Order: sequence, then structure tokens, then C-alpha cells
Amino acid sequence: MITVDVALERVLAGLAPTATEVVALPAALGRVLAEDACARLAHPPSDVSAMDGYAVRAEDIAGPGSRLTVIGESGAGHPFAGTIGPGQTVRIFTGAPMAKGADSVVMQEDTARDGDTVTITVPQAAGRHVRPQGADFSVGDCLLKAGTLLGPRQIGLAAAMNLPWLTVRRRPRIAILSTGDEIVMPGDPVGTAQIVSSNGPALAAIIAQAGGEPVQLGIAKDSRDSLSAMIKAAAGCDLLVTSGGASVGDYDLVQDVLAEQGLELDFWKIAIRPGKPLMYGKLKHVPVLGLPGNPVSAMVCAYVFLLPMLRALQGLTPVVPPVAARLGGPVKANDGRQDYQRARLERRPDGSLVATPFPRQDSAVVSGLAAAGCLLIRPPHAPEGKEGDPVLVMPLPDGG
Ligand SMILES: Nc1nc2c(c(=O)[nH]1)N[C@H]1C(S)=C(S)[C@@H](COP(=O)(O)OP(=O)(O)OC[C@H]3O[C@@H](n4cnc5c(N)ncnc54)[C@H](O)[C@@H]3O)O[C@H]1N2
Ligand code: MOO
Repeated sequence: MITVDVALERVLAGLAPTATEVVALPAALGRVLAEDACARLAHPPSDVSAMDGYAVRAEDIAGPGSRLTVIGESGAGHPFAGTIGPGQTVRIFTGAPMAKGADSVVMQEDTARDGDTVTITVPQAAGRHVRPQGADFSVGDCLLKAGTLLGPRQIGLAAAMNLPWLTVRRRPRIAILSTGDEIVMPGDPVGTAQIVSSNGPALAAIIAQAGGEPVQLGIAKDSRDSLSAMIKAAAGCDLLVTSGGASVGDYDLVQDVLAEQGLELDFWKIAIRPGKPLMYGKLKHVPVLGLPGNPVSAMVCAYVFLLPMLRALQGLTPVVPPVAARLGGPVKANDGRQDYQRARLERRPDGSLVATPFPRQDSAVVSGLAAAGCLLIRPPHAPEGKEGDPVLVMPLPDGG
């Protein structure tokens, strides 16, 4: 059996980023920039005041108790039309354009006003409280680089750069096929010997959270006809993810039916726990990731393989490196499969992370997966570990 690292390398080898599309700024949240985004406007766009106060010529306020004549006002969005001359000042507000002729702002707490006369009561340094045009960035500065994941702060920056649209990667369309005669949709009548599909909704959620567009193909029966018809519906998607029917049972038909349709199998079965019967191949250029049916196996493989694939399809660095932590309790020596144990993750007052694996690690325990803060990674043949030993963990998004 190949290792997790080799499997990951092979899964990522054939993936190219999706095509680009132009979207309006509000729709760009969570998308990945496909081209550098460059400012169409400087920031600030002009010299502006950083305080509410008075725009002055520094030379007029060099001495203590300077008195100036107020000749007008500059408000945000309402500049003063004239020019300040010797001994003159303009009432100014935060964000308002500097009055022509002025080079400094005195905050109003440092002044005393009497009619049209203002007295500077506190000595001032020249040039204070002015934000010069372009102090943040200039026209043409490409501050958002291709490959950037766009969050709220980047959306704000793009808006400040006066970019109402951005060129981003198309959301990867990921087909999800759940399989099994015993599987029903949540909310449907559940007969004896039936089980509700948790894999379909969980996979759709992980895909949507990672910037993809889940396409639910539905639940295929354990029959060649049903599987065959539903697999065909994946044509045109960027990736097909199946769950269930991946093992060696008489009704584990997924791989057979895919092979009939022309699957070029890359690998089946890898040295991982949970998730050993993981399968990967290409069906007429569509990559196919065959996840085991056990819900925890399916989701662990989704975190370890599907997430990096989604990132690669969007032009992001595929693998987010694991994080260093300490063991919160003892663990047994590992066998030859890389183990991903569901664990609690706590941050201690000194800032260090402590991972404590749950006692039940069965791959059908969905409650444990939902409660986990991380997956504790146990490399093949890792010796037994005790509390305090260094380990690597994969923190889970929204981890408890
Ligand atoms: N003789 C062997 N048996 C098994 C082996 C093996 O090496 N030799 N491997 C085991 C391992 S490891 C795993 S993991 C499972 C994988 O089995 P399949 O991928 O074939 O999955 P199924 O048999 O279809 O289902 C397993 C389990 O998961 C439940 N399931 C399936 N789909 C869903 C879904 N959408 N939502 C929730 N639960 C689902 C299903 O009812 C079964 O209980 O094989 C072992 N066997
Ligand atoms: O992939 Mo399985 O989860 O080891 O039972």
C-alpha cells in the first residue's frame, strides 16, 4: 500500500486551476484572485485631515498663542474652494480635503474659538495630522496578487482601490455520489436496516466551505444500472467524489462500474486509518476520488485529500502544513497505517496546543468527529507516546 504522502502527490499531480471569471466585488468573498488586482485610485485620493480641527500654515503657528482668522470650512466631501493666506485658517473635519495653502492641522482640543478668530493654545509641530495623498497606496499599485484568497479585508482593500469587479477562479464543481441500498436522505422514512446519509451533506458542506460548488448526484443503489446512470451525470464536473462501495464486499461495485465506463485507476487502498480503501483515478479526464462509506473515514479522507484538491483547483497552495502540539494523554504504538485520531484540542495559558485523543476511534462514530478540534496525526510505526510528547495535528475548521 502506498503512503498518504505519495497518494497525495499523485492526486494533486493532474490538477490544474479552473478557468477564470469576472465577478462583482460582493460575490468575490471566499474566491481566489486569478489576476493581480491593481489600484485605479490612490489612497487617500487627496491630502486629507486626520482630525477635526483647523487647517493652518505651519509658519503661522510657530509662536505660542497664535491667532488666526477663520475664512471657511472644509468638510468630508465638501472641500474649501479658496486658498489659505498668511494668518488665515479653515475649520476642517476628519477625512476632509486639506485646504489649499495649508500644510498642517491643529486638533480642536488645542484651540480656543471666539467668533471668526481661533487661538492655538498648545504648541504644535509642523505638518501634523495630515494624511498625504497616496500615503497608503498609489494608482497602479498591485496590492492583491493572483492566488490570494479573498476575505473581508481583501474585499475592503479592493473597494478602496476602486475595483468594482475582480477576476477570480471559477468555483470548482464537485459531484457527490453517495451509494448503498441502505442509505436514505435525512428526513425520509428510515426502514429497518437503513441508515441516513451523513456523508452527502457533510461532503457538500466541506466543499462549499472550501470555495467549491457541490453538485449532489443523489444516492445510487448497489446495482450496476443505478451506479452507471448516476456516474454519467458527473460529466462536466471538475471532480467526482463517491462515498461507499469502496471495499471488497460483494456489493462494493463502485470501482467495477467506473472501470466499465473507462476509469484509469491510479491507486486503490492506501496506508491510512481511517480510510484504507480510498480510490483515485480519472474517468474521461474527470478526476474521481472514491471515499470509503464509513462516515468518519469519508470525512477524514475529505480533509486529507479533498481539501488539498479543492485548493489546487482554485490555484491555492494545496497543502496546509500540520501544526505542532503536545499529547494530552498516552497513545499506543502505531502500525503501518498513518493514523488520524479524532482529538480534543486545547490552548494552554502559555500558548501551546494540547491534543487529547478520544477513547473511541471507530470509523462510524460521527459524534466524535463532530466534537473533535483536530485530527492527531500518528505516522506509520510511531512508537507509543505519553502526555507531553510532541505531535503534529491538523486543526479542523470550526473545531470544538
Ligand atoms: N473484508 C474487508 N472488509 C472491510 C475492509 C477490508 O479491508 N476487508 N475494510 C473496511 C474499511 S477500512 C472500511 S472504511 C469499509 C469501507 O467500506 P465501503 O467503502 O465499501 O463502504 P460501505 O460498505 O458502503 O459502507 C460502510 C459503512 O458506512 C455506511 N455508509 C455508507 N455510505 C454512507 C453515507 N452516505 N452516510 C452515512 N453512512 C454511510 C454504511 O452503512 C456502512 O455502515 O469497509 C471495511 N470492510
Ligand atoms: O477506512 Mo476504515 O475506516 O479504516 O474502517
